[in-house]
Formats: sequence, structure tokens, C-alpha cells
Amino acid sequence: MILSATDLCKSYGKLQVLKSVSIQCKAGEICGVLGANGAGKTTLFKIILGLVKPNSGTVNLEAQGIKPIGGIIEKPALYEYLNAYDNLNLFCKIQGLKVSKGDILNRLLQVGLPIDRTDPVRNFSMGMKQRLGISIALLNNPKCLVLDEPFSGLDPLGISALRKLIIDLAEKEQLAILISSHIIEELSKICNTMYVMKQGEIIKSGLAQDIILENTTSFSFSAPNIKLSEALKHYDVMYKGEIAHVTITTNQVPKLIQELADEQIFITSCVPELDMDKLFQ
Ligand SMILES: Nc1ncnc2c1ncn2[C@@H]1O[C@H](COP(=O)(O)OP(=O)(O)OP(=O)(O)O)[C@@H](O)[C@H]1O
Repeated sequence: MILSATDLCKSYGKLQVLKSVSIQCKAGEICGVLGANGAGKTTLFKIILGLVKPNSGTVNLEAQGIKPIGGIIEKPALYEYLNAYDNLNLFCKIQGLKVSKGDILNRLLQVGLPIDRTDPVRNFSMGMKQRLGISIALLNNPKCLVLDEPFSGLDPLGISALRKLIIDLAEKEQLAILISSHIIEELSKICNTMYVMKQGEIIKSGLAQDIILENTTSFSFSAPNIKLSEALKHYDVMYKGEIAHVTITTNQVPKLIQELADEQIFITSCVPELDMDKLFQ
């Protein structure tokens, strides 16, 4: 296990922000922390990064080297008036790294940044700033990367490009990556494991796929002739055009698809719909 945080507690005055939080992440794993605003995600990440001291509990990092962990909290801290190259060069100096011009250009390429952009990073899109932030976080080769709400403020294309970069870093570099978000769809597409946080406590944890399926109480089925189904009359169903929203558990889905196929209704898509109340119960 690269990262093991155990029984972390943190209070600000009377407010208990973290109540015995334990979390683990291994090499090559992308681990999501899902929680509503104020659940304590940023505080947890700050403690893991060593920026805030917990009242009790431990953070153990199984990594050698001068920087076992790197990360971005809230948004990347960049020198807005410098260009990407100069930002990276300056952070290399701050972190005591001797690098050539070629190394810096390679690092920009690694995170998919154009090396011909010489204008200040204040002109950069949020997605480009996140990439540069990740490049800075990766200096000195940490084994663990912590990204607090990395998708916030990005458009769908930016989200998908950043998702690809994060998956590559986990798979190719075998980094242990911790990501927070309050949007489950963002985490479900990228995480292997997931922790659900509510008011400073971990209320659920496990494989991301299992958590999603266990908390899915309805599916939407699409087919051009779905409204003609007799089988669906035996289910709790609501129609919207060619889509039927059916209250059904995951293990009932194959039977329903078979019943529909027997009626010559061939499903073109079947999408699980998470029950957020159940998820945060
Ligand atoms: N330095 C601080 N002093 C006092 N209270 C704080 C401090 N930092 C965080 N808090 C409080 O701790 C709680 C958890 O905050 P935190 O930022 O960790 O939550 P979060 O899950 O990251 O929320 P968000 O998704 O809105 O960023 C909030 O009630 C917040 O106001």
C-alpha cells in the first residue's frame, strides 16, 4: 500500500471536520473520495499532503525519495505572469531539481501541454492550468498524487482529456492517485475504488463499480418501440419519449432485457440511475 491514512480526526473549535477517517491507496490505483460540499475532503487531502496537522491519527507513505507525495489542493498554484516553461523551470529550482531545457519540454509534453505557447499562464484555460499543476506536482517523482476536485471548472472535452492523463499516470507510471469530487459521474468513470464521505465520516467504501451498482435503484432503457411493451406494465415505469425509466435492481436487468427482446423490443441503451439518497444514507 503506498498510502495508508488511519483514524484521522480533525476539529476546528467545536466543529469536528474529520471523525476517524481511514483511507488507503495502492500503486496503480485511482481512488475517489466522494462527498458533498463541506464533507471534509479538502481537509483530509491537506492532512495527507502534510499541510494541516490532524488532532489524532496517522498518515503513512510507503515511498522513498525526497518527495513521496505531490498534489493540487483546490486549484493549481501558478505564477500567472510566467509562461508554462518558466513556471516549471522555477518550480524545479524551488524543489532543488537540476533539469535541462529538453527535460522541461518533455515534462510539458508528458501532460499534453503545447510547447509553443510562450504567453503567460493567466491566458491558459482551466484544463491547461490543471495539466501544468499536475506537471509541477510530479516533479521529484512522487509515488502518490493527490488531486482535489481536478475536474471542477472544466468543459466536457477538458474533463475527458484530463481523465485520460490521470488514467495514464496510474497505469504507466504506477502512481497511487487520490481524487476528490462531489460529482459521482466524474469519479465513476475513472476510479477503481471509492470512499463516500458524509459530515467528516467515511460511510461507504469499496470497488467503485460495486458502490454504483449497490446504490442503483432504477435504469433507463431506450428502444424506438419501448412504449409498446406489455412486459413493462408489470414494473414501476415512467416514459419520456423512447426512454423508459424503470425502478429495478441490477440483478433484475437481464430478465427484463430478455422479456423485452421476446416482444421484439431491442434495447439500444441501458443506463443505471444512482439513488443519491441511498448512496448518502
Ligand atoms: N481552517 C479552517 N477553519 C475553520 N473551519 C474550517 C477550516 N477548514 C475547513 N473548515 C471547515 O471544515 C468543513 C469541511 O471543509 P472542507 O473544505 O474540508 O470540505 P470539502 O468536502 O472539501 O468541501 P468542498 O467540496 O465545498 O470543497 C467545513 O465546514 C469548513 O468550513
